[in-house]
Amino acid sequence: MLEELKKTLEEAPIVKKGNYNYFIHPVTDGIPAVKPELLREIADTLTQKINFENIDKIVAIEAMGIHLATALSLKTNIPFVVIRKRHYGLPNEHQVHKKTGYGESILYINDLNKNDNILLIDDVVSTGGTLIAVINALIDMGVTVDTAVAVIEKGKGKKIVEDEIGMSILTLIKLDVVNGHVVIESVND
Ligand SMILES: O=P(O)(O)OC[C@H]1O[C@H](OP(=O)(O)OP(=O)(O)O)[C@H](O)[C@@H]1O
Ligand code: HPA
Repeated sequence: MLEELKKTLEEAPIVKKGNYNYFIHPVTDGIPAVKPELLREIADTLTQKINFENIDKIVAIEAMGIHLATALSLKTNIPFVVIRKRHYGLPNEHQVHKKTGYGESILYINDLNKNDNILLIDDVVSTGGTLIAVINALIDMGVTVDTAVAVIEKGKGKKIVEDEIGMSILTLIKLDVVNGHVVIESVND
């Protein structure tokens, strides 16, 4: 399993965002097109590794957690909610400031309540800025993050989040960008 993920990552072009080496990939950008077999192998691998029994909601981080949450929701029948970049001003909306290696933005959490038991999913963890900010905000709200997933682990991101938050992050593939190319370091299939 995960052959398509590995192959497409090895072919991913790199562009510079300032000093940041940004890989462009179907899972992280929707470019090139997401082949159904790629999404399927990711969803199949995740459903084998995760115990969904007590999960109330799947929580996706906009934008590139959404297709992953959709695939998991269809497999598990668990609803998903999106942490959006848009402010709605609804009661009980929570605001999170997040930073990546190339930018920063505000995210808005809605429709999550104290004691909800959730699976959080995003496409990639790189500097860890996004997951640290979002998980801390969810914990402050009294939400239980049962499982946190970033399909792709780039550089030291997973360890940074784990050291900071004290919970493990499930990733399926670890890579780095070396001399302008993606190098796969390990696969968790
Ligand atoms: O570990 P980090 O350094 O925080 O990087 C990971 C985050 O960066 C990307 O989000 P981005 O803000 O680019 O938004 P997008 O999902 O809309 O592409 C990606 O989807 C992750 O959420
Ligand atoms: O290098 C990257 N590529 C795609 N998405 C990302 N999000 C953080 N880093 C990256």
